[in-house]
Amino acid sequence: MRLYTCDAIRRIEDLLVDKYGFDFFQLMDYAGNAVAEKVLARFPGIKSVAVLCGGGNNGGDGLVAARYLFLKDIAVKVIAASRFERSSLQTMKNKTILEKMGGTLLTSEEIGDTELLRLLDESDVIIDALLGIGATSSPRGEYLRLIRAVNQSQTPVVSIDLPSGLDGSTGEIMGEAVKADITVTFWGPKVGLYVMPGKEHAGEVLIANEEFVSDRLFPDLGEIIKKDLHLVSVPEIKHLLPPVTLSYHKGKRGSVLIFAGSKKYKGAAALVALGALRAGAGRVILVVPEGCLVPGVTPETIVFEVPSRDGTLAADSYIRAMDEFGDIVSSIVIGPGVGRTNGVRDLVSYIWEQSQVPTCMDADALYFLPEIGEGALQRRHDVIITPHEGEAARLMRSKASCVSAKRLEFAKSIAEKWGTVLLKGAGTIVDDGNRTSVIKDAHPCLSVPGSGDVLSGMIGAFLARGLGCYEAGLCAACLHARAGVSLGAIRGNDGILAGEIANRIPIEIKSVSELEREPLL
Ligand SMILES: NC(=O)C1=CN([C@@H]2O[C@H](COP(=O)(O)OP(=O)(O)OC[C@H]3O[C@@H](n4cnc5c(N)ncnc54)[C@H](O)[C@@H]3O)[C@@H](O)[C@H]2O)[C@H](O)CC1
Ligand SMILES: [K+]
Repeated sequence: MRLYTCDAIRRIEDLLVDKYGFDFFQLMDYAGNAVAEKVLARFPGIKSVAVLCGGGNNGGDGLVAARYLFLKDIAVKVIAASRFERSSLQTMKNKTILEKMGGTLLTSEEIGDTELLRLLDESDVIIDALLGIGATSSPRGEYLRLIRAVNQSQTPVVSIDLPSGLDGSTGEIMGEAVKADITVTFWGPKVGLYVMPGKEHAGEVLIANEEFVSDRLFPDLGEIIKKDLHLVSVPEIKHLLPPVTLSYHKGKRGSVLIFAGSKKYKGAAALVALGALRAGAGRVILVVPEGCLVPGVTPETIVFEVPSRDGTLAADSYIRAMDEFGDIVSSIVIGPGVGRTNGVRDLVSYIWEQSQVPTCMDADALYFLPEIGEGALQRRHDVIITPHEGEAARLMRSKASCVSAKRLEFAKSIAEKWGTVLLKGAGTIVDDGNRTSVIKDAHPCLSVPGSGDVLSGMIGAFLARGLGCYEAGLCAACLHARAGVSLGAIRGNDGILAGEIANRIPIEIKSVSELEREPLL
């Protein structure tokens, strides 16, 4: 599904006016009406609503929503952050209509903090119409005071278009932002509602008036919006998953060579292997240091022990493994549990520089990339790296908090420097330097030990099955997230085991293949 930046949305609105003759008053009416409808549908039986309006057109949408709710006999109080002195004609007109109808319009400046909180707490729903796509800097003044009050109140919050204070094009928070339960957005999915931290602030996203932005009305839609920015959920990966037929044998499914585990971290290797097997790899070969027998490894895994150096793998592990299995290896996974010894550094360096096989680098392997790459780094087109925010920060010599705040930007920079990147975390981002996808599904139950090891094994399997790095990352991240959603729905947020995530993958693959075919990315 295409994702929209705020610029694209503005162009679409301008085109609706220029090409089809809508006026902005009509568009605002569509928007506000849709919000009122969604609020009524989601919160049936509500008696009172507080609508917080800014002075821009987002505030105008709020005034329209207020009017439609008022007409349904709901007690509506508009609390305005601005006196509408510099508002657009359509916002002014909607303010006048509501006033003439007898609606209650208060100005926030005239309401003290205690009274403000009381008004919000006494309402059944808060509608946040302070700032939308027009906000360009951190909220200040009354806007900031109202955002803080909304976040302090226990009343459910519905944000119009965007949670106020959120950058709709990036998911970044401009200082502070409303934490909504529901966001009703217009025309199409905006990037910032799906990228963390915006994703968490947006709550559930409902898209209104999406039917206006069709290829039928806008044959040149591809020119208007960035074609390389996608929201990916299971329907979109259906066409990517490699088909399996009766004539298949394990050789056709490809062979994954995994470098994982150490004396200290043995279990990681077993989980990578399990992830690879569950994602449909034909052969899974696990290269581990001697004496580091992997507990719980499934018997379907081929275990290849190599001499240990300081309880970890060494550079010659690669040569030994390739001597034995080189003619069948179709992908490599390196990193989970390997440790951070000199031997591992040499191994990672060797694979980065010498290997010709599509490779997934994860965990400790990423620790060494900055120094390996120092000076003569060649970006690799057949490598996918899978950092969490802390590892991403190290790669870019930054802080994890900076990566968390600007996930899209960091993912792009890493992809441009190293190769395809999969930036872990809710709203996982996959970027190959040219294309960016955000994974729609996410679930808190996925944040458990070993979850990432399973993911890297899955990526190894999809690479082995012939997918490119970007496509393998998309399929693995999407199915992994989907497994989390399925498990979480039954078992809740806590205590899911990484192995259970892996074991869920075949069912998720089956459910994808049974879906109706969706348009290609
Ligand atoms: N184009 C249309 O007719 C439609 C727009 N829709 C809605 O309108 C908003 C975008 O409206 P816009 O007027 O461009 O901007 P905002 O309302 O988001 O904000 C501008 C407003 O806020 C003040 N302001 C900006 N930044 C700050 C800040 N950091 N602190 C305090 N105040 C700030 C600024 O002075 C302006 O007054 C869009 O999201 C839709 O909700 C409808 O969809 C219908 C068609
Ligand atoms: K808003």
